[in-house]
Amino acid sequence: MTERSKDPLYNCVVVKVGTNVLTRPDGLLDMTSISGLVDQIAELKRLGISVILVSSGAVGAGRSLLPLKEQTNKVVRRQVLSSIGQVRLMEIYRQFFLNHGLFCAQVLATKEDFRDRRHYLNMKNCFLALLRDQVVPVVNENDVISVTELMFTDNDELAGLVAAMINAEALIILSSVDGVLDGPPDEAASRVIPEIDPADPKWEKFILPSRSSFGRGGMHTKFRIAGKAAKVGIATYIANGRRADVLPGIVQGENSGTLFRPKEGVSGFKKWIAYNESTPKGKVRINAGAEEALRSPDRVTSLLPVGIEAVMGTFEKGDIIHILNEKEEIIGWGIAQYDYEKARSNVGKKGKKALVHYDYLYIEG
Ligand SMILES: Nc1ncnc2c1ncn2[C@@H]1O[C@H](COP(=O)(O)OP(=O)(O)O)[C@@H](O)[C@H]1O
Ligand SMILES: N[C@@H](CCC(=O)OP(=O)(O)O)C(=O)O
Repeated sequence: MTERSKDPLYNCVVVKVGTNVLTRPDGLLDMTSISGLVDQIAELKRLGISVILVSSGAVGAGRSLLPLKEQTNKVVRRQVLSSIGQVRLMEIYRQFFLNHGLFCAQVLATKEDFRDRRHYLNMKNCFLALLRDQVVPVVNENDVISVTELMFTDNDELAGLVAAMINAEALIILSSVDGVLDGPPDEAASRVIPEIDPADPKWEKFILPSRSSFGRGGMHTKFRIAGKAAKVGIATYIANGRRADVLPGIVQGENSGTLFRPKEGVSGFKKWIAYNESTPKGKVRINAGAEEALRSPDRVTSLLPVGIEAVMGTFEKGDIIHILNEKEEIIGWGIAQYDYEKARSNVGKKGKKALVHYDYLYIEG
């Protein structure tokens, strides 16, 4: 175990806790686990760290209050259990945080709130005000509104969006496992992978489709979210939420889980653009050579007209445009430096100004 550093590594972290950490095997709330989590967050606050908690568990809390008939419509069941359970969950958090002299706040979000610029800024401003007042925001998906295509894959995705929104230095995903294992979770020989380079595709093979009993996203979602956050400069951990002192350990340099190593020197704007795919005003299709250049982890590459094959839609300077490869798959997006007419006239030409500058460009994967 590494020596715990005296000063914490981070000043601002987002902690996400999954259903299986907050509930017992029978699906009811695990008060001991919740209390221990709040104690650890209170310890982070004592270390001077701003903390936002993204907490699942509303459905589990509702299940303990209103056992609905199994044949209830799945969507309605989730809405009813979550809307009843969220009240109970926040009641518990309020009391446990108050025991430490801390206030917590409730923030419910939908995917649309990260697309709509006004919603985004309202939510961000509220988070910053709450953190300034030493309040712990407790965030969850608004399950009443978020149904089917409006849903996040799970709260891992919501946590990644919140971390980028507030420019957090670290995202800590607490799960029912010790970290990303180098083999099947149910095999004794499987070991925690201590550090992952998100740019290295070799780790994908360790991710199995299995999920914990009440988890929604599974490790695939966690792996994707953690890799994306690390690529935009957010140190991202996957660790066991039931491990005593897991949070103080991580922020003081004693990581018991898996660290997705963050990319250095990523600007706040690049974080923003990475999570703001939004609805593009236009698209460009690029050739294989341009795709290879943009995907190269070792080069700083802007999107040059020489690699563009086609310009679609009408966009103005400053609009977000999607970047498609030859198979018309979205490989990234960015801010156009000039409008679609100039872009069209430059297609395939050398020596022309970049359509999307590297600083305003995000490439997936
Ligand atoms: N390589 C792996 N390492 C660890 N867990 C894995 C791996 N591949 C698949 N899993 C599964 O991912 C699950 C954790 O994801 P999930 O079910 O979403 O939990 P949570 O409730 O924390 O969101 C583990 O319970 C495990 O079954
Ligand atoms: N809004 C839901 C979140 C569901 C969810 O994302 O669960 P998990 O995959 O365990 O983090 C709830 O509170 O139950």
